[in-house]
Amino acid sequence: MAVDPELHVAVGLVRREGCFLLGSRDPDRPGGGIWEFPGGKLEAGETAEAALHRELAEEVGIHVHSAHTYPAYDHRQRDYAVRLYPFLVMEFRGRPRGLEGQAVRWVAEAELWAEADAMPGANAPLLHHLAECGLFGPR
Ligand SMILES: Nc1nc2c([nH]c(=O)n2[C@@H]2O[C@H](COP(=O)(O)OP(=O)(O)OP(=O)(O)O)[C@@H](O)[C@H]2O)c(=O)[nH]1
Ligand SMILES: [Mg+2]
Repeated sequence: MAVDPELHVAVGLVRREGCFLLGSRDPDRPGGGIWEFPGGKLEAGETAEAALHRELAEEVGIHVHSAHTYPAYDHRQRDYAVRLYPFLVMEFRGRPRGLEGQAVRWVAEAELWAEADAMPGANAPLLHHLAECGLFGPR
């Protein structure tokens, strides 16, 4: 049975020269210290795309010019369910930097699969989902 997750999250795959942007989670927050794609929770009444624009400006200081929308991906594990709204961002303004004190780094597409093991549990299946959608090649 499909469960509608209460957690709806816009996730930005910001790509530049074949690399993707990662940010580290605030060490004081749940799941702190791990690497993730910039993004965050949709606010009430907000579209996923609006949340993407807002979160990427707030977290890494970039202004998204255009983003390609990929189908949402639902992930559940035990008592945790999240709906991820992935976007490929290739046109943006600004130099990405951690505006919330977090580290940021670029990783090559080929390294993303290995990196996923150190990301939130939803991210490895999310990457497979995006590969099936053609965002990048299979593992
Ligand atoms: N940003 C981000 N969140 C992810 C990813 N994968 C994933 O499962 N999530 C989950 O999405 C949820 C919300 O993300 P978030 O903590 O960035 O939300 P937010 O920016 O709105 O934070 P806030 O609580 O300070 O407002 C977390 O439970 C996080 O584990 C990812 O790659 N990037
Ligand atoms: Mg966030």
